[in-house]
Amino acid sequence: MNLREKYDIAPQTVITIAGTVGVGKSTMTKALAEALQFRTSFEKVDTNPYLDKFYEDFEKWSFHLQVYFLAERFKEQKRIFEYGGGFIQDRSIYEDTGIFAKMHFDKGTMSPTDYETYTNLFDAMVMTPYFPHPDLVVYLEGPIDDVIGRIQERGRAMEQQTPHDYWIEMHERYENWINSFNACPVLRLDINDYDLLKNPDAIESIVSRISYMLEQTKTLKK
Ligand SMILES: Nc1ncnc2c1ncn2[C@@H]1O[C@H](COP(=O)(O)OP(=O)(O)O)[C@@H](O)[C@H]1O
Ligand SMILES: Nc1ncnc2c1ncn2[C@H]1C[C@H](O)[C@@H](COP(=O)(O)O)O1
Repeated sequence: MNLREKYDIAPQTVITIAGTVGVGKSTMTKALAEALQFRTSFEKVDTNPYLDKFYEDFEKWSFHLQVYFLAERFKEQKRIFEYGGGFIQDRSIYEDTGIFAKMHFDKGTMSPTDYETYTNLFDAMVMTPYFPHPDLVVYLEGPIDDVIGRIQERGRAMEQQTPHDYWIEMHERYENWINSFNACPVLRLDINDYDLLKNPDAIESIVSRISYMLEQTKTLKK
């Protein structure tokens, strides 16, 4: 019996892992998908044609990158829908607009016209009754020093060259964003409460908390 059956999690469940860059979303996505025997939906970083350019020149490439991410995530959303769920998704579409696009607009590295075009596109595609929200967002959080340590350990060149202030501001924005997020239920996990690399068995207690949260949501909906 796998953990999905043991904890009675429906096979069509969609769980999205959210959190700032480097916090451990991809690691969690892999571990949860393996434990629940679900499919994965990852952000494609290596094949993204704008990401390196964006880190070199935010002003020039912000709009292109946001439109690219929006299209990619929308395609993934369609794939998840076509399979009828049973997915762990690495990062939500809500973070693109609520964190990244907004941060670059506020900092002046995305122009007001580009931001308006982007948010109109986002609203037309996502903020409709036809867009399926995940059953649960698992939000990973932890101290900024640990997060920066992980970004350094992972060693993506474009992220190493980015000033720490960028990650510090993003970390603050994430805290505010998650406190007002209400598109679906949220399970918050502190990254210092588990270590999937040293102790892969820690995934079972996380699955147990996910199951409890999904059960609570079902009860509330009745
Ligand atoms: N529990 C953990 N303890 C220590 N390091 C971790 C843990 N989980 C992930 N990492 C490391 O942190 C870095 C970023 O993790 P990753 O899953 O790629 O984050 P994200 O997808 O959120 O950007 C990677 O080097 C990964 O191996
Ligand atoms: N919407 C986005 N805008 C700008 N940058 C983004 C967006 N989504 C992801 N990114 C960047 C941040 C990281 O450098 C990589 C991958 O994110 P990660 O949190 O490591 O999975 O893409």
